[in-house]
Amino acid sequence: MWMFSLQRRYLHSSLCLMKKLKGKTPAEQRWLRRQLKDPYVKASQVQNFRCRSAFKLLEIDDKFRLLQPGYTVVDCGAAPGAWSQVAVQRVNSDVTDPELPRGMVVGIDLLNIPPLDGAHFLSSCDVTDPATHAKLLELLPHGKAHVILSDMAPNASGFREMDHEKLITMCLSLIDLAEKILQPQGSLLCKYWDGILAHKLQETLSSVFSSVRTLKPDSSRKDSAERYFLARMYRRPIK
Ligand SMILES: C[S@@+](CC[C@H](N)C(=O)[O-])C[C@H]1O[C@@H](n2cnc3c(N)ncnc32)[C@H](O)[C@@H]1O
Repeated sequence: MWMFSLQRRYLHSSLCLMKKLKGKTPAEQRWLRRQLKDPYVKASQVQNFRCRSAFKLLEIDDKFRLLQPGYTVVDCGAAPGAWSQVAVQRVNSDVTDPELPRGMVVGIDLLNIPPLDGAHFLSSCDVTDPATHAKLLELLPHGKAHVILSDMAPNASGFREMDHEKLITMCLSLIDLAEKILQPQGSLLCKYWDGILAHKLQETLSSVFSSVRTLKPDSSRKDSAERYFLARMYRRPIK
């Protein structure tokens, strides 16, 4: 009997998969199959996160305690908003204790970011643009943040070296942003794609942060060049 029900369930899920794959290009089919098998995609649906990337930040924050109650956090490349969801939870995690200050999360993206309780979003804004920096300075308490997060990524062209260079340039621009808005001793977490210029980014970060480490969370796909730099204890550059 159980064998029959197992066979029926298998047949049902195979039929659903065939329906979803119908009319898709081979590349889209590969992507869809991978999404359907991915435990983090399933977990993000169960836990109501906007995408699987939430688990990368959760993993990093569980280990390094980056997001403290009361902190102000700027989330660069925030759409669709999963990292902001995690940040809102963590900086306000003791809402039951009126003594603890509430935190603030500001997300920025070139795209539209659907609204989220507890977060302020700057949609259709470029993180590298000084006009966005000016908007941030107005929004942040005393114009300062404790943490800058960046999961920004350019649209991948398929040319690995070119995409790598583009993302490194975007990460380097975060150092200008840090100079304007990051508190002394503040932290920066930024995604990059590994490649020949990664050491240059690491060196530049090391010139203004006392500690810089490379991270590859378990939830980051093994076959991806994605890595994160966690830079802590910001000190203003000497000019
Ligand atoms: C991988 S997604 C971020 C996912 C997000 N961390 C989350 O958890 O929902 C990368 C985002 O970076 C954004 N992006 C790329 N370049 C940007 C820029 N110059 N300024 C702002 N956002 C940018 C893209 O529009 C895209 O939404």
